[in-house]
Amino acid sequence: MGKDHLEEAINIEGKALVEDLKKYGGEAINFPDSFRTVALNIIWQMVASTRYDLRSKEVETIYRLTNEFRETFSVLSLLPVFIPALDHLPKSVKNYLFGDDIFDRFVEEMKVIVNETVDKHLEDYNPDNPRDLIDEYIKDMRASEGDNNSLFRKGALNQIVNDLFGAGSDTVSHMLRWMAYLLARYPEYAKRMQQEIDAVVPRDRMVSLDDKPSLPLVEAFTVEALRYSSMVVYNVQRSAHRDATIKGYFIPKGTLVQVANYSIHHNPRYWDDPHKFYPERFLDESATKYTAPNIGFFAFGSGRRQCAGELLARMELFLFTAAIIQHFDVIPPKGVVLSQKDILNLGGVRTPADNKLIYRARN
Ligand code: HEM
Repeated sequence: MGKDHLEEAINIEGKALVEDLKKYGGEAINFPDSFRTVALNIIWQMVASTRYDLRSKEVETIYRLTNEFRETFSVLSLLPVFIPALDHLPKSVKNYLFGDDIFDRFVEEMKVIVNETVDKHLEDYNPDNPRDLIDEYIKDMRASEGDNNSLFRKGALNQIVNDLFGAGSDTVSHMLRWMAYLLARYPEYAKRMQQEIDAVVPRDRMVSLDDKPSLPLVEAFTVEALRYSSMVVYNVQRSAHRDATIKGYFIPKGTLVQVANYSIHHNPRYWDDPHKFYPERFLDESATKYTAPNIGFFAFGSGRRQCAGELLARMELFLFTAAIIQHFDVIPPKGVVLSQKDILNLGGVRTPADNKLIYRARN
């Protein structure tokens, strides 16, 4: 899928999201499942040409599994990664302490879903009409048949599909929760962004990526949301491939190292008043131009293994957030005051607790 096709797909989901939120008629609701399904639809269309209706029951198994996994997974669950000896504890103890059984069940049930999707593609595969990433991979698998050194294998394909699903849908949907929460918590920014959008985009047209230069505050708001939320609290672990000394600390070869994204994003060395939600930090002095951070921003990691979906994620966050702002006032129910206390750390994912919010359609 090229950039234009992706934008088109995101806008179709954006419109569906707006329609879905309108159906609640201004009732106070928890973060809706459509936040998850729009994100899932984008990745699943690229990978498997599949799109779900935003109220489809078919996705419930996936959501139940991810919920169970997130609710059980805690910082404790990471201990065996850093202290491998803990892996030798009896299974029952590991289940109790680290939630290993829930994790295993999650992996097994996801394997079934992914396997079914890949098998169906293998059955329907037509070399003259590759539909998606799975078909493109099957093409390479077929081309390298008989080559024992080929890396194109069904097991690897299943793993790629599984990884893209995990990396590409849960992340964006948690950021959509953040966007709704921040819009409700900081209505003054919501109002200013509505004015910004209304000045350049008629209400009957969705915001497009071409509008970005005219919507600096919307872009600054989404990037500040990534920094402030530090939704991915710690980065993926790395293993030192040689002995190294960093700032006087000796790190022997093979040591597992994990960067704490949250700490970088809240370090006063890089950010003024780091605990303040302040989108203006990404605007120039005249407040008319977005300025990208050049140091201390780690939301998508760094280096060779930096997030492979960063461009897609930025497109989704900008367009989905703009769609919500353009069509709704997101407000807490009467008497509810949102605060820092509403934030949870669900196994390394910082996310707002299930807050009831009102999505009031704008006239
Ligand atoms: C707001 C959304 C997202 C955030 C905050 C995010 C963040 C991250 C982070 C922190 C990493 C680890 C990078 C590192 O190790 O240095 C990562 C890896 C990755 N992300 Fe994302 N991500 C997002 C969305 C996506 C999307 C939509 C995709 C879909 C294609 C995606 C695909 C991946 C993949 C494949 C990796 C592993 C890269 C590798 O190990 O080479 N991500 N992401």
